[in-house]
Amino acid sequence: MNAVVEALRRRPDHEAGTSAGSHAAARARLALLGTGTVGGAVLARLAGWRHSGFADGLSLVHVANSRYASSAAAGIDPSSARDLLAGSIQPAGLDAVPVALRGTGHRIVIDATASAEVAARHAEWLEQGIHVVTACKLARGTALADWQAVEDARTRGGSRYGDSATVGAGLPLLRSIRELRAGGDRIHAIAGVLSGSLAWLFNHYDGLRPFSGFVRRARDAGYTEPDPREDLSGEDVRRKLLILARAAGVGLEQEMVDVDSLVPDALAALVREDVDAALPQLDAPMRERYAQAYRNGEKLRFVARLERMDDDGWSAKVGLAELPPGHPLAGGAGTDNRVAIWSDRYREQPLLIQGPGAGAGVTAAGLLDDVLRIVHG
Ligand SMILES: NC(=O)C1=CN([C@@H]2O[C@H](COP(=O)(O)OP(=O)(O)OC[C@H]3O[C@@H](n4cnc5c(N)ncnc54)[C@H](OP(=O)(O)O)[C@@H]3O)[C@@H](O)[C@H]2O)C=CC1
Ligand SMILES: N[C@@H](CC=O)C(=O)O
Repeated sequence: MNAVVEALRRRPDHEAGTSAGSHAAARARLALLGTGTVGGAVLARLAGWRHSGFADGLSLVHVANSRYASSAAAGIDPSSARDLLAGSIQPAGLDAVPVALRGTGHRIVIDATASAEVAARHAEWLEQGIHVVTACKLARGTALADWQAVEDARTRGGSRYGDSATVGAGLPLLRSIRELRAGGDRIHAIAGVLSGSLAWLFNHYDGLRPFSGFVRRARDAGYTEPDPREDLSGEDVRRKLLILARAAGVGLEQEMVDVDSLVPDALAALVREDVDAALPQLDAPMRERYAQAYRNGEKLRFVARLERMDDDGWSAKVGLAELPPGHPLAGGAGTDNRVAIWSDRYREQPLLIQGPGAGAGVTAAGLLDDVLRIVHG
């Protein structure tokens, strides 16, 4: 058996214990990477905590977007961090992150980017004892070797990896799966709507107005990835399913997930700047798909499924499904994710978890929940 798969079977992929107690009294220093939809909401939440006591013991010492950075050992006021960046002449550079975090006490990077370059640094930081809290799925939801690198690095570094915001935007999904496994349960299957933007799209699309207009609205509301093709192609859902599968002890490679994309080849081939103007390419195929489902009294839902097969292998699929209105995955509203988990314990009736699965506020809250879990053990 592959060593990674064997390791996955033996233990949950996320530390459950407390972090080093010697850091309890020192201030925890935070570096925030990304000040867009999610990062901006992290700053707003931190600023809102000023008189609440939640921010006691936390100090934001570094903030960066893709262009500029700003560091201050004495701390940065979250409410003026974006203005500070706008006036900064310090170029963004990831080597500056551990330098800015230097000192005693917890050091925590919050990754609110969609950047592969940043994700590629997670293992390095973890190995240095720097905790990483992330909304970005690229380190844990792509190649199994990268997932393994994160696991090995956090073990070697004695550091923690906060990934609650990567699936379900902070909903207690990964936590529930890990707690079931920690109690000796075995996961048999997971099925659900894992994309907040696609949930919103199929909760609103009426087959009359152009689908592309709804995509623009979902993007402007901050539900989609910076490039909405990541959502529409099913790639973002593939990553989430891989993260869930690995938390469930199933060492799937990316290629083992069968993904049915909604993006026509011509749209997939465009450079990002040209995508907006070409979104109407989605309209005719989606109108047809909707009309067919409507005629059959069905609802369109973008569903991910992971299932143990009779031979103990796993089947993993992601794509648009036509569901009868009473189907357990057809419910919900807005950006709701709705996920069913079958296990030894939940054999007949699955455990169901539902709630908003995208949006700046819930995602920022999920990130900062992870920060507080690290700081308070
Ligand atoms: N939106 C949502 O509802 C949810 C999002 N997520 C995840 O959150 C992440 C961020 O999404 P979102 O906020 O919507 O994206 P945005 O495009 O709004 O923001 C991304 C930010 O990352 C910055 N950035 C890019 N590269 C770097 C870099 N190398 N160093 C520092 N900063 C960098 C960008 O800088 P610049 O401003 O210069 O472009 C920008 O500020 C994604 O991984 C997404 O999957 C997870 C759950 C829900
Ligand atoms: N684009 C994602 C945001 C959260 O991960 C989604 O639509 O679910």
